[in-house]
Amino acid sequence: MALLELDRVSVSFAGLNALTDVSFTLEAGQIRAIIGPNGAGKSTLFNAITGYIPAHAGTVRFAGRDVRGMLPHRISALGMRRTFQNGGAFASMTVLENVLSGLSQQTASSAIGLLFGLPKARAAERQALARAHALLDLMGIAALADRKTADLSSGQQRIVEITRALAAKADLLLLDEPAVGLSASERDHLMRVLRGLAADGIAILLVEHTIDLVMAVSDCIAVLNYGQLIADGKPEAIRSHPAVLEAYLGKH
Ligand SMILES: Nc1ncnc2c1ncn2[C@@H]1O[C@H](COP(=O)(O)OP(=O)(O)OP(=O)(O)O)[C@@H](O)[C@H]1O
Repeated sequence: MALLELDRVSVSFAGLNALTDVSFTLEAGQIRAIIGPNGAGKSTLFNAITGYIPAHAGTVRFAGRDVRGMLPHRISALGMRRTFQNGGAFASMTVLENVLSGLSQQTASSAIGLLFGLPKARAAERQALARAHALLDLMGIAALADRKTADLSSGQQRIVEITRALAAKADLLLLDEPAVGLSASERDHLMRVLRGLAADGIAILLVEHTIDLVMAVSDCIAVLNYGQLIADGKPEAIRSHPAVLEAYLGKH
């Protein structure tokens, strides 16, 4: 069974069909990119999957559950995390604090215990710190732990945001344009990070305009145009797909 399964998902805004009958699957450990021209429906698709807007028709199944109509925080608690186009890391916090804030959903219940110095709460706090440091290591930003996030390059801030999204347990990560503003070396680092996460079994859905990155990192690519899936396949097939060349790549 696929981790994520979309079956004829449709979304309309006041009569405009932003998505029409979009279907695809994503397995654990797979990286799937969603590409398409501006206004093709990529953000709408992310929002429909994560519960930020309702899909008007079709089904969205995640980890065997129908999540259509569920609130975003409920879907997120099932292990689906996302980042946003305009970045979501807290600029005034340190990198470590950002990652801990991603964990806070899981540790909030222990806050009162912590206040009263209860041993269980202290143990939970130690665990949270250990997990945050392990994640910083995994993402290659351990040396930045105590730096203020606002002082980092935009590429480093993107990695911090992804790390924060991973802090609570994630089986599926949705990344909205993670390579925006990244230098070539930061992009290479991001690619290695994404492949590493996939190798650990995390599924990744990626909206990205940087075609080189998409081609290099994706197992499969879905192409949207005017809200419809016009192609879906491996990078090499997408690169030479006539409808894609006409609708998207041909414009570059
Ligand atoms: N809240 C909304 N109300 C009305 N129309 C919307 C809304 N959100 C998106 N749309 C429309 O739905 C269509 C798809 O937009 P969407 O933002 O999903 O495209 P996109 O592929 O993410 O574009 P971009 O690459 O520019 O981010 C567009 O025609 C857009 O104008």
